[in-house]
Amino acid sequence: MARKIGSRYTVHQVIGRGSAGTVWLGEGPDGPVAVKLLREDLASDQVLVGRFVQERAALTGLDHPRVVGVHDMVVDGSDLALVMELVQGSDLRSRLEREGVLTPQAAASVIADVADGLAAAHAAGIVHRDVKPENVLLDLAAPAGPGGAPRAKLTDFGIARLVDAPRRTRATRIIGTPDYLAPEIIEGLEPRAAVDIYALATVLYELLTGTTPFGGGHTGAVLRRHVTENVPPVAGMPDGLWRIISECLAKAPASRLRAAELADRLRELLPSLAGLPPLAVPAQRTPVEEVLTPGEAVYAEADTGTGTHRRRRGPAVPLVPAPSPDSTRDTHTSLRRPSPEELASYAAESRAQRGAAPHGGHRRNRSALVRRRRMIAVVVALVLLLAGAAAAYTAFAAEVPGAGVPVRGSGTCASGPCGP
Ligand SMILES: Nc1ncnc2c1ncn2[C@@H]1O[C@H](COP(=O)(O)OP(=O)(O)OP(=O)(O)O)[C@@H](O)[C@H]1O
Repeated sequence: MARKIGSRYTVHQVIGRGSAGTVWLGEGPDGPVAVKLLREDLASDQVLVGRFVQERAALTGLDHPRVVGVHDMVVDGSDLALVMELVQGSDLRSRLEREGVLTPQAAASVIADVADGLAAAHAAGIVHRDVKPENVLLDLAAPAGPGGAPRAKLTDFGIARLVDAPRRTRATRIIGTPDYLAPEIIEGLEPRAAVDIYALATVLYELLTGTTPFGGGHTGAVLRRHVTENVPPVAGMPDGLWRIISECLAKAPASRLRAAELADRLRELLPSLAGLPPLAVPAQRTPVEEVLTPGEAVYAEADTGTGTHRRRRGPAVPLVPAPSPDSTRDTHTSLRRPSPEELASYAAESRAQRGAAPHGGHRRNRSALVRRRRMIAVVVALVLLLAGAAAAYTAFAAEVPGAGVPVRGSGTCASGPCGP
């Protein structure tokens, strides 16, 4: 079904779908293009439309081989569209889902490409704010890089901020995807270039191990780990890569590498990584309902910070009309910022989750159902343990008169007088 977008573009077929809209294969005056049509509720937000026009120059002006070019931005009736360079290939998330992990050399090469793109953006004063495998496209039409690694391009520049900022209060909202959020964002500081480096190092860790270093479980628990925990070491990780990951996941933004430094350091390492096999990570059973077939779209959703973050998959469907046209709805890139008390209260769950996951991390393609069942099992085990302890204590107290123990700090006894 062909459809006109503005006066210059026609779209034919859906090629992917994200939380902000649907990506179509289209045709423009200069040839094939990818057109991202924003959700209807976003397109009808007048503040967003204003911002869209305002950001046009910055987004269309970013011209770099490692960045997916934005050729045009169209406002046409109820349509709000970004016209992009068409990349022949798949996104990095799909590749990861298919292969589990990449070889160290392929992972380093892909991340060096993305770091090049980020360096250009940062030099132009643009912070991406949503670096993650979904936003890295692999250009299979380009000659392969070192060790046969596909060439990578970063996409969705500024989109997270574009679709969220007009309707959100910066003090209470976080823009980004939980597993990749730098600690300073969670703490409420203004996001600068270093947040993209933190997210990119998280992607590197994920390409090597199949898990993100701080992901898993309740969104609040994930946010808390970013702020308080150190990245768990990984057996078999090449030293050079481990040093880079540790530096780029530093809690202090100023301690992280700059994008150009990161690209250089990774490229220096490439020869030493040649021929190394992927890290041996525990086998992962892919739940039946999560198997991807070619042509399926991958998209993510999360709630407002009080629930789980999960990925959903399904056949790509045209977004006409957009589902749930509700202008107050959260996208996966917008989360409520938790209070310090809330962050602290997520600690218990965080520990339980990390104890259960390989590398202490989170394999993102594990189903939400499995995680929920595990949590229920932990809670049931704790209740049974407490019930058992209470029963044993009652029996002991009944047999031994005066066996009550003082309640700490109260000066009274748990079961009657404390004795002489
Ligand atoms: N320029 C492009 N060329 C070719 N395919 C693209 C292009 N941009 C996006 N796609 C395809 O469309 C899919 C959806 O992209 P989109 O940017 O809407 O969502 P996402 O980044 O996967 O998720 P989200 O927006 O929720 O973060 C991508 O996974 C990719 O397969």
